Amino acid sequence: MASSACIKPVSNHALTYSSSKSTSKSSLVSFLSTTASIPTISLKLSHSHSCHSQRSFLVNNALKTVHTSQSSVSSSKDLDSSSLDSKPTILVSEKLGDAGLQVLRGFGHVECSYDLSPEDLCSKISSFDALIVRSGTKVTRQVFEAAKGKLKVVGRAGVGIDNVDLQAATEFGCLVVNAPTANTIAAAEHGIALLAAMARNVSQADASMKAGKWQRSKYVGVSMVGKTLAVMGFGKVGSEVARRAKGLGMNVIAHDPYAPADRARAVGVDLVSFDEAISTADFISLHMPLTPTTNKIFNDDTFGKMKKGVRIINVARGGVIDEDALVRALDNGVVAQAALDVFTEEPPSEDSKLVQHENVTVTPHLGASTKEAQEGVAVEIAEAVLGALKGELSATAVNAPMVAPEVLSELAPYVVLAEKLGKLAVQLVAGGGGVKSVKVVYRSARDPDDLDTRLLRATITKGIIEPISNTYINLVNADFAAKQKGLRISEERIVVDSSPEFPVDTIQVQISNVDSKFASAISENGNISIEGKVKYGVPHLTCVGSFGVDVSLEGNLILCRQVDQPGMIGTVGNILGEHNVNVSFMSVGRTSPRKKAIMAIGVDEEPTKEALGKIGSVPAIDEFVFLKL
Ligand SMILES: NC(=O)C1=CN([C@@H]2O[C@H](COP(=O)(O)OP(=O)(O)OC[C@H]3O[C@@H](n4cnc5c(N)ncnc54)[C@H](O)[C@@H]3O)[C@@H](O)[C@H]2O)C=CC1
Ligand SMILES: O=C(O)C(=O)COP(=O)(O)O
Repeated sequence: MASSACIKPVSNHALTYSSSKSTSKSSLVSFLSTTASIPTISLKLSHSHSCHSQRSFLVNNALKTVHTSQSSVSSSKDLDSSSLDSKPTILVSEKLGDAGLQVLRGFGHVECSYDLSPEDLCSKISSFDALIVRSGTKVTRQVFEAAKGKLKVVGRAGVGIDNVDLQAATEFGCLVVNAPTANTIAAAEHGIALLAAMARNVSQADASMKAGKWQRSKYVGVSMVGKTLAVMGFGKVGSEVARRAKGLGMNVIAHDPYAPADRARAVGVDLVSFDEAISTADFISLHMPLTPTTNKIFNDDTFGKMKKGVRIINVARGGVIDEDALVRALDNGVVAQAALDVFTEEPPSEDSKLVQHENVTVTPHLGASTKEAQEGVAVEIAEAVLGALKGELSATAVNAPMVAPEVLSELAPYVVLAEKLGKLAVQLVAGGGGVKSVKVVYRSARDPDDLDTRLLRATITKGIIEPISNTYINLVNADFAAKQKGLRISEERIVVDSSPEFPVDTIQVQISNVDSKFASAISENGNISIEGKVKYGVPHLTCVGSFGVDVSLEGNLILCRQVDQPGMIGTVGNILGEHNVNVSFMSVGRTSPRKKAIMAIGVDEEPTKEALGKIGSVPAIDEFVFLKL
């Protein structure tokens, strides 16, 4: 339904009884659900006209929130849950830099328990609100199950999250955050160190000398200058490796299906196909994540396409290489040398043919292990975890939609509006559980490419799903829970002629194929339909069914449909006053004078049954509903 279809109050009938609704500003942040389990989304574009909204900020407790008021003393011993106050509990299962630990200890109880067995981790995890890991801890489905809903956030102090079962985390509503930037340079430097060490046989020559030998002719190396290096995965680490390799006089090419061409151009690197990269390179350096697509992407087949005598560096993940195939390629001379920091299984077995191979240089996953990187990563992850525990959305979430901070700050007030509209819409459904199809219509002056609605959609989904779910719902698992319930959410964006300064003009939520507790909420198309906008930082309900209203979405709401006649506002206001219910806002929308009207009344307190009964028995009131925001 376009806003023009919404019948606005003929005269500006809205009565504002109190509550100067000022903006509440909080730290914002985050992103949403990029992982699996996203309900089908369809986007349609159309055009219409509408008015504009005001911009402000939100307070968003999108995740489970843990409150804390004092700082705490750290503990390296097991936490005794019986002696804990309400401060959050944080388990650090791998070595974390002191600066990060200090940040954590300023907020919660911290237990550092390194080298836990999987069983030990499972047995203690239900005492913790947060878990911080590096690459050595496998955060499996069993861990989330054992957490019994207590675990709110897993912080990965580094980049790769292949050791965390993201699907399980999402299903359990547990946010996963990482520290994606602080170890980039360390990993790139390690890649270059391995490249140079391998080319000049540094580790082999070192071992030989320590064994009392002096083998100058055995360890003649190869030069790097003028050689072609293929960087596989041109992300943060890959591009830093490329920059450095160019400094060594290498000819650098890269393969990355998702990297923007201008990023490669800025470094002076050509992006080429996978086959071209591996077939023309003298050195191949791996910098892609381990995913189902990249798993064993270097195998007998792909080694077969490489130039004979190629040299391979891997500081990404062991799993991207089929290690048995690499041994074969080393043995048959296709691969002259390999330098590996990462392995499919870590640590690899002592008799690993790869580790023992004389043409292989190995390090025990040291890419991120510089003092600088470890301090940086520790602080980065500590702050991300604390933010999540405080209920803020996170800018480094992995299993929730990622929205750039500047976009997020702009969308913040609309996120509050979106959640309230979702909550309201579902309360209007008679019966509750039968919601199968929801449509969200955004009116905006922005070009559709310039409006990222993932956060809004997930927030509306949360608002709708939460009241009809018996499990804990947050922005992390809202999409998953919706899909489980067979709820289909579609979106439509309507371009309107208003100020593009504001990302969204109005948001409308429609629920189809359901009956409503408040028949007037059904619009002409047969759907429950409510619409809202942000005014001066405050979310407002602006349309119910076909009736225009204007009431701030704070506190609770009573909607009444009545005959439009004098005295109605006073009658209902008196009933509420008699029962000590404070009215914060009141607005009337009508089809035309003296016909049907809707009264939307914001109330601070929940009226008693008796008060509601009295409202219902006012003769001119046809129907009413009390809604909790
Ligand atoms: N050895 C160590 O201690 C460290 C290892 N790493 C690993 O290095 C890798 C890269 O890390 P970042 O650069 O920070 O991540 P990133 O996310 O910035 O870059 C990864 C790049 O790989 C690309 N990619 C994805 N699939 C690909 C495919 N099939 N083929 C080619 N490229 C593909 C992505 O588009 C992205 O540009 C990750 O696996 C990470 O876990 C990172 C830091 C330290
Ligand atoms: O950040 C990454 O992806 C790494 O591989 C670093 O791993 P680590 O934290 O040193 O166990």
